[in-house]
Amino acid sequence: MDKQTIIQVSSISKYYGANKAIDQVSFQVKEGEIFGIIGTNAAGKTTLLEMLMGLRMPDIGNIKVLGHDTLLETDSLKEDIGIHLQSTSLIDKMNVREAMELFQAFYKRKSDLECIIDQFGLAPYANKVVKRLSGGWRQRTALAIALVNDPKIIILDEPTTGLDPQAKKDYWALLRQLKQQGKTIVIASHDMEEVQRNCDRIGVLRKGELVICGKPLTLISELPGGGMTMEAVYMQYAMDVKGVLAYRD
Ligand SMILES: Nc1ncnc2c1ncn2[C@@H]1O[C@H](COP(=O)(O)OP(=O)(O)OP(=O)(O)O)[C@@H](O)[C@H]1O
Repeated sequence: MDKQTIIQVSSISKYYGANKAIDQVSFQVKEGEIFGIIGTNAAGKTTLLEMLMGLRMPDIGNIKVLGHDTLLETDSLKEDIGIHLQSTSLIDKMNVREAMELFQAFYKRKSDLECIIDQFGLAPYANKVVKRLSGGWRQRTALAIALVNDPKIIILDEPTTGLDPQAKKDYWALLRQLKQQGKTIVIASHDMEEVQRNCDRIGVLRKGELVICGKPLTLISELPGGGMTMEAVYMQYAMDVKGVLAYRD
């Protein structure tokens, strides 16, 4: 594992009974990258992210996050990772500041909550009940909660699904700011345009296999038969057609 590698995934597989949800996946994420994961429904994105977070364990293979083996060192892993809840129902009845304080209580390392509230433009909403906020502000609150332990890595599972175009743009602007502050971000998304524009590298999952991985423009320019967009990359590799097994670093 070289110095820049912050996440090292080595030949992991995960079964749910007889269903192989993740099939011998290997890749690395470098410090400060935004790494995107795309794939159809049921391709295994959530399962993979949950394993990166230490919430599920691979049946085969191993994952190292900041040098810690997720199987053996779950506690130190939790301190370094910011988790974005897919549903905010747990915090719906609290106000924004209360929800941030509640989650912060679980961690040893603590961020300055007022700084996050300021950076995220949440000040006017800090005393409002999360349930009453628009979808965009609820997702912003979920992202703010992911930062309460000043994590090095933030793992996000389709956070912009269902947001309107402006809210999506604003959300990605925040992610770019976090990248500039040195955070590493791993994000699953169904929006090809946003991953093409914002991710440093992208991995494509198909039926649990990592079919290809590389920089968006490299993946596009190396498409067999040509293509101009991430959409075409998705059609080539994520769909259930015969693809090419390849890894572009
Ligand atoms: N807790 C679980 N128990 C049993 N099977 C599961 C469980 N979670 C996921 N699966 C199965 O594992 C496979 C991968 O699911 P997963 O949710 O990881 O995919 P996904 O790419 O995140 O899908 P989506 O885009 O719909 O969220 C699917 O076949 C799914 O039915």
